[in-house]
Order: sequence, then C-alpha cells, then structure tokens
Amino acid sequence: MMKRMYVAPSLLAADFSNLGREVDRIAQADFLHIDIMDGRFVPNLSMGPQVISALRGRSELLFDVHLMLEHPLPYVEVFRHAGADVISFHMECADDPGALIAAIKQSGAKAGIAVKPATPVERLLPYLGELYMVTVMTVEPGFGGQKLMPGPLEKVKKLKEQSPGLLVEVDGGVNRETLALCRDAGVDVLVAGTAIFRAENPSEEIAFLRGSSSF
Ligand SMILES: O=C(CO)[C@H](O)[C@H](O)COP(=O)(O)O
Repeated sequence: MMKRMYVAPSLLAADFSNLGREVDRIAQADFLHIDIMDGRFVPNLSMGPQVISALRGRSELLFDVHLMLEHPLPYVEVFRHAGADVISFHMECADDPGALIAAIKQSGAKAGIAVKPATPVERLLPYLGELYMVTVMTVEPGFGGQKLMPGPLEKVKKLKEQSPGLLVEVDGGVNRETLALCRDAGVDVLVAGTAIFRAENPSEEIAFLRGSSSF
C-alpha cells in the first residue's frame, strides 16, 4: 500500500500580485510552506510577517514557516503572532539549537529544524525528541525552481530510522518526476512550489503528489 504524504505548497512560487487568490487555489493541501529570507543567510529576500498575517484569515492550512535567517531568535514570537503553526530554523546558524526550540515551543508553535544539503544529519540527532518536523533541503536554499539533489535523501532514511514518529519534510525540486525518490526515502511532507503554483490545476497536482492510500 502506498504511503500517503502530506503536501506543502511553497508560497515562494505563487503569483505575488494576487496572493489571496493563490492561497485559495491550494486549499486542498495540508500545509502552506512560507520561506522567510533575510538576504544574509541566503542570497535572496522574500517576505515578512505582514504577509502571513494577511493570509492567516484566508486559510485554515497549517502555516509551516521556514526561517532562513541568520538570527532567528528575535523573530520567533513575531512569526507566531502573525499566524505560524510550525516554525523551523536552520541548524547552520543556530548557536544554541536547544534555546531556539524552547523559544518556539514557548510561543505555542511546533518546532522544526531545517538543514542545507551538505549538513550532516548527525548534527540533528540530539534534538530529534524535541522536534515536530525536520526539513531536509534538496536544493541550496534561496531560490525556487531548482533541480532536486538526490544525495540529501539519505538523511531522510536515517531520520526515519532514528525517529519514526518525526515528520520529515523535503524542500526543493519536488515534482511528479522526483516524487518516487522522495517516497522511497520515507518522506512525510513534500514541499513543492513550482510544481504546484505554476500548474494549470494545482488541486490535481496536490492530489497526485499526495498519493492515494491512508497515512
Ligand atoms: O526553500 C525554497 C527555496 O529556498 C523553496 O521552498 C523550494 O525551493 C521549493 O520550490 P521549488 O518547488 O520551486 O523547488
């Protein structure tokens, strides 16, 4: 029986001239993945808490906020207040991952950690018991529309072995062609920007990526 995966459209690939309508188009998804970029940790800027607040009233999806920030701690409360349900920070810029996890939980959000393609999975192991989700990046963070790197999917397998109940998300280059690789690795949550928002029928794309049987 095929595993049913959760689907998280990445807002980065949406039409920014009409974000409200874009969110309506993906109402059948499970999460809305929202990339917050600071132009320092990644070489790009994206959006801030105002966008999340504006969309919060329009969508009941779980808001999965991916902080690509060099200094995430001061922004945890800000994004929770704006409407984030899950807040993830990057392992590579966390001086004290335990303190960040505690701050996220204290805010009332669920905590996640994201890792760049070259970051060893071993760095995450001490924190797995405290986390709701781990995001394994399958592209270098910063831009949508890149090709999935298969190497990091090995991390998904290790994470699922270590902590079967943890949600493991992959982010970058997920589409119909790379779906089988993700499923075989044991992925729980698929982030897909280009594949969903640039599709003529996003609902069809979401249903295809999700698979058919029960989770
Ligand atoms: O984190 C990201 C970029 O840093 C995006 O969420 C990710 O790349 C998804 O976009 P696409 O499906 O177009 O690859």
